[in-house]
Amino acid sequence: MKITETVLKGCYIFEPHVIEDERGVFFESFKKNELENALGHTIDFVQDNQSISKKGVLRGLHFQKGKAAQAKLIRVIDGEVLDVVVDMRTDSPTYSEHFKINLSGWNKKILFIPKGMAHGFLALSDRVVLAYKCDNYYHPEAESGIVYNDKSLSIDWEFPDKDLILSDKDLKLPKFSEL
Ligand SMILES: Cc1cn([C@H]2C[C@H](O)[C@@H](COP(=O)(O)OP(=O)(O)O[C@H]3O[C@H](C)C(=O)[C@H](O)[C@H]3O)O2)c(=O)[nH]c1=O
Repeated sequence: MKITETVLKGCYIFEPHVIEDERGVFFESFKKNELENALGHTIDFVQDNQSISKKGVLRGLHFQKGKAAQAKLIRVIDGEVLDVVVDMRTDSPTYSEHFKINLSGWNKKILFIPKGMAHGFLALSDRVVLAYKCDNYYHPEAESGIVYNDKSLSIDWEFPDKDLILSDKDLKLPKFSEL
């Protein structure tokens, strides 16, 4: 497993060791000890989520507030996304900065984002199956987010705005400065 820290401290990219044979492919997609060694602390995931999206769907940017904040381990099982993480940790040197990465069933890259991040992704392929682990349960009352096109964040989604598909909820999310 190759581990790379991103520009956002505590946010890591894991590239699993992929074993191929005449039947196909095998790889370990999560190993608690390897993740904890990279993080330098324990982590206990309590909920797995999965979403299926069509091309042009943009989910996010989401986070849960306060004690409900979630660290996430994100991977794409099938298809490809542009994944975006925004650093909301006020004490971080990269506060308000974002990191982008393409995650896909082909590159098998796995992204770990710590608590204090807003997360979103854009589906680039016709069908995307994205699965992620969370270290805190879903708390709808603690849900919040940042509108995807907040100019202060300068996120280039690399996709025609007219072709994006967002929920009404996501279109009404506040700007970073309004949080
Ligand atoms: C997140 C969540 C949602 N739901 C229900 C609430 C709605 O009835 C339905 C769809 O929820 P939502 O539109 O918030 O789903 P996404 O837009 O995929 O949200 C996710 O997308 C971004 C990229 C994330 O990183 C978050 O984990 C998560 O907010 O599932 C649940 O029952 N449990 C859950 O944990």
